[in-house]
Amino acid sequence: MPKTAPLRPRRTRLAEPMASLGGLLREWLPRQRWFAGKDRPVAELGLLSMTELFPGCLHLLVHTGHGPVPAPGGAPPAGDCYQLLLGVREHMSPRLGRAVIGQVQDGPLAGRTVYDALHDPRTAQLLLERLRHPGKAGPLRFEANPSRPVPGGLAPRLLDAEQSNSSLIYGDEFILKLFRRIQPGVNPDLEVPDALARQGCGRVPAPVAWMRTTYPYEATLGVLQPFLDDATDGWTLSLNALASGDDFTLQAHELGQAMADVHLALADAFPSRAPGENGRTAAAMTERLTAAAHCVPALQPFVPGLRAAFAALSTCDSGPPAQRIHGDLHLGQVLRAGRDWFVIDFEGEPSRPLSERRSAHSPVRDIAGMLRSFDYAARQRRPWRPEWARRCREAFCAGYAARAGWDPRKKHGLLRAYETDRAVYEVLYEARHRPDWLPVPMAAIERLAVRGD
Ligand SMILES: Nc1ncnc2c1ncn2[C@@H]1O[C@H](COP(=O)(O)OP(=O)(O)O)[C@@H](O)[C@H]1O
Ligand SMILES: O=P(O)(O)O[C@H]1O[C@H](CO)[C@@H](O[C@H]2O[C@H](CO)[C@@H](O)[C@H](O)[C@H]2O)[C@H](O)[C@H]1O
Repeated sequence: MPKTAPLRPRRTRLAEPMASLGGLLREWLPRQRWFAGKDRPVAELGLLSMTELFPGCLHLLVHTGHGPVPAPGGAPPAGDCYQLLLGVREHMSPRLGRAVIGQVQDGPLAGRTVYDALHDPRTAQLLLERLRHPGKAGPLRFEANPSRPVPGGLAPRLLDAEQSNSSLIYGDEFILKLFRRIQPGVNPDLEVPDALARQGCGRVPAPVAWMRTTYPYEATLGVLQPFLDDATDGWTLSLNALASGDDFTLQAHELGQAMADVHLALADAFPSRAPGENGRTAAAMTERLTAAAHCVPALQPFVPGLRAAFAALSTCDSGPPAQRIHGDLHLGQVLRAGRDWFVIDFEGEPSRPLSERRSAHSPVRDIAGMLRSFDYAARQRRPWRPEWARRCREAFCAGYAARAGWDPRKKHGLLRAYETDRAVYEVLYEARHRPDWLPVPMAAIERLAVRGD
C-alpha cells in the first residue's frame, strides 16, 4: 500500500524556475475549470516535483495553499496538489494561442512562453508513446496491461468538455484521463475499473495503461482506457429528451438495472461489510453540512431543516451492506451505446480524501447521486419540469430493484439523508467550480430542508 504523506511544499533545487513561473501560475490556475478553490486567491504556491518529460515539456506537481481560512478552531490553511504539463517555447505557434499561460520575465526561463502542453498535439503523441512503452522518467512511471496492446500513430485531440480533470482522445479509440488534483495513493479510477474488468463486468471500460509518480509520494497521475466513440453520455441524452419532450423512463429504468449490475460486481470484487451504524453516518453528514455552511453562507438558513434529515436516520434501518461504490454518480458518468449503459469515472467526489473514497459505503449514496442528477437535468429547462424528474427517478429505482433484489424506494429515510448529503456536496462543488450553477442545488436544499421530500 503506498505510503501517504501530508502535502507540504518542498524546497528543491527547482525553486528558481518556480519563482519565475509562480506569478503566471497564480493567475492562470484559478481560471481553470479543474481548479478547486476559485473563491480564494492562491496565496501560496510551491513546487513538489518537476521532471523534464520531453525536450520543451515539463511535468510539474505543485502545491497550492489558499492562505488562512477563518474557520472555528483554527483549521490549517487548505492546500491541494495539482498536476501540470507545461510546454516551454521561445517561439509560439499561433495554433497554440489559447493554451498560453504567459511569458516568463526572469530566471532561467526568461523570455520563453509557457503554455498548457496538453493542447499541443506533439506532447499528446509523445505521452501516448511513453504509455505504449512502459518505463520511467525521474519519479514518473508508465505502465501498461500487456494483454491489451495500444497501436501507435493515433491522432490526439484534447477533450473539450466540462470536466474536473483533462482528457486526451486518441484516434477515437482510447481516452487518457490526466488527473489534475492529485492525492497520495492509488486513484479509484484506476483501481475500480481494473478490478471490475478482472471480474468480467462488461459495463466499465477497462484500463489499458496508466501513469503514476513515486515522488513526493505514490500517486496515480493518469489512466488510458478504450474510448466508446458510438456512445452518448446520460446528461446529453436527458437534456435532448427534455428538449424534444421525449419520454426518458425506459432509459432511466435500464440505467437503474445497469447500476445494480455494477454494484453487484463491485460487491464481488471488493470486500463488503455490515451496514454502517446510522448514528455515525448522520454525524459525518452533519459535520460535512457544518463545513459547507461555513464556506457557502447561503446554506446557513437551511441548516436546521437539513440536520433534521440526518437526525431522522436514527429511526431507519441501516439498509444494504456497505461496499465499494462509484462515489460520484450522476448522468455525466454514464454512457449509452445502443441499449447498453456503461459507467465511467470511478474517482469519487474529488474533494473527499482518497482513503475515504476507497472505503466501503452504502450503495444508497450512488442511487441518491443519480436521483439528484435527474433533478439537475429537469432544472435546465424553463419552466422547470419536476414531473419529468419524478418519473425518471421512479423508473431508475424500479430498474435497480429489479436487479438488486432490494428496492431503494422502500428506504425513504436513508435515501432522503443521502440525497441531502449529496445536495450539500453539490452546493460546495458549484460554489467552488461553477458559481453560476449554485441555484440548481440550492433549490433542492430548500426543498429538502423545508418539505423534506
Ligand atoms: N471511455 C470513454 N468513452 C467515451 N467517452 C468517455 C470515456 N471516458 C470519458 N468519456 C467522456 O469524457 C467526459 C469526461 O470524463 P470523466 O471521466 O467524467 O472526467 P472528469 O472526471 O474529469 O469529469 C465524460 O463525460 C465522457 O463524455
Ligand atoms: O467532474 P466529475 O464528473 O467528476 O463530477 C463533478 O462535476 C460534475 C459536473 O460536471 C458535478 O455534477 C453536478 O452537475 C451535473 C450536471 O453538470 C449533474 O448531472 C450532477 O447531478 C451534479 O452533481 C459533480 O457533482 C462533481 O463531482
